[in-house]
Amino acid sequence: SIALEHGSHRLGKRTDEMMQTWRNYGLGQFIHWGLYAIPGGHWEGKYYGGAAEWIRSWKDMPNEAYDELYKEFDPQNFDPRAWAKQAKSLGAKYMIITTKHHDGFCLWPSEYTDYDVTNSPYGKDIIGPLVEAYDAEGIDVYLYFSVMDWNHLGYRSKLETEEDREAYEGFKEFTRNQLLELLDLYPTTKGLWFDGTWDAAWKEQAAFADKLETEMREKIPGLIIGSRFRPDDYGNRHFDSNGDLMGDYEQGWERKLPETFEDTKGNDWDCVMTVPENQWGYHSDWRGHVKTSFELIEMLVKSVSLNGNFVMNFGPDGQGSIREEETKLAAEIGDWMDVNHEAIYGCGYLDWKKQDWGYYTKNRETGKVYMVVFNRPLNGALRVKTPSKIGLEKVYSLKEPSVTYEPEEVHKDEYFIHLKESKTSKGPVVIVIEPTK
Ligand SMILES: C#C[C@@H]1N[C@@H](C)[C@@H](O)[C@H]1O
Repeated sequence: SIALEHGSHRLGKRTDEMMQTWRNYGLGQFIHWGLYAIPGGHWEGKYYGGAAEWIRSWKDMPNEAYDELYKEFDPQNFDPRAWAKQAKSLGAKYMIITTKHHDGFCLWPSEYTDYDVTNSPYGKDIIGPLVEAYDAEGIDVYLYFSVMDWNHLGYRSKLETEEDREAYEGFKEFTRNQLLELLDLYPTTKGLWFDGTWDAAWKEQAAFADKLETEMREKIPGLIIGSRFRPDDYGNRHFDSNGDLMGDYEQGWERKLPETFEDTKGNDWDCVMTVPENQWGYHSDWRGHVKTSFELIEMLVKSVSLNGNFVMNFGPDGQGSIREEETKLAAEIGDWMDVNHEAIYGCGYLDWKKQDWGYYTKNRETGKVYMVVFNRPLNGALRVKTPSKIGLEKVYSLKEPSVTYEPEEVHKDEYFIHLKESKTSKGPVVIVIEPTK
């Protein structure tokens, strides 16, 4: 193996309580909110087809015009308690909020820049009330932080000249100051979700990032930081030059999902997912495919079945309202979670042979197995192939436990479970197996 000073610092999974809690979340809520919500994907009457939170990089939008938007930020509809209540009814166990996206505008009162909410007409901290409201609902809060910062004069995507390097030293100090400031201001934060760390300049900062990650972990013991923060000695990210995972879980599944358990390399991971194809910040004109609640529920169940967490994105508008499409989805998914959350919370991968009808999840504590059925076979018979010597004595409907099943053994250790569930159920039905040795 390659000698590394700043590669992965731990082989295997974290087993402490904070990480176990993270592992058992199942469902999270991402919130992308900032100045980009004001133009909402349009500028001077023109439609911008890219991701709304990247509109500053659009050739038709002058940077100067974007950088003036903070003078319009006055979200009078912002109601953190309402957002937290909605997240509770969705069934989210944690929430990740953009404290600062690539544009550099800070949703908290930062001592280290004037480009923050206190200098907008709104004038007040956004992050604090959100942390408070979500803590009150028992939903853990994680802070999204973009290292890439288009507003800071010392930011560089690459370091080519001596001047670049000098400027970047100031930017690194600024970045460290803001991160330690966030942890001081919001000490109930359970973790940080880093982004904007793909630049060549940042990939040269293995030692700096390593030291800073250690400092942050010392400030809040147990802090959870994914694989997208640190580069290793050779600029490799997510996995170091020996192929070992950086950070506490893999943060590479953005708008995509692993297909098989092998794809996850046996690591913890999260999938962060947009409702449209590629809109994180508010865009007033969603085009292309917008996911239904059934699609999102399937992504959630698939994530949990492969030991991951699924994080659904919300992009509030420029006035601080959650758009109606997201409210509708939150209600539909929440209704399904009300009945079926036992198959999600505290569950993970089961090594039984994957079947076409859907996914298995297994509760890590009770050992109960959940069959989440998305594709009803025409003959209504769900095939189950168990490792030998496992019996299926107790099988019943999660929604109506009085509806029990007697599996028909069709081959050795292979059974048919004949569906009795009414076809009217909204979303996938769940059948519980209490396997006995
Ligand atoms: C690219 C990119 C960024 N990563 C996602 C999580 C969003 O923040 C998007 O802007």
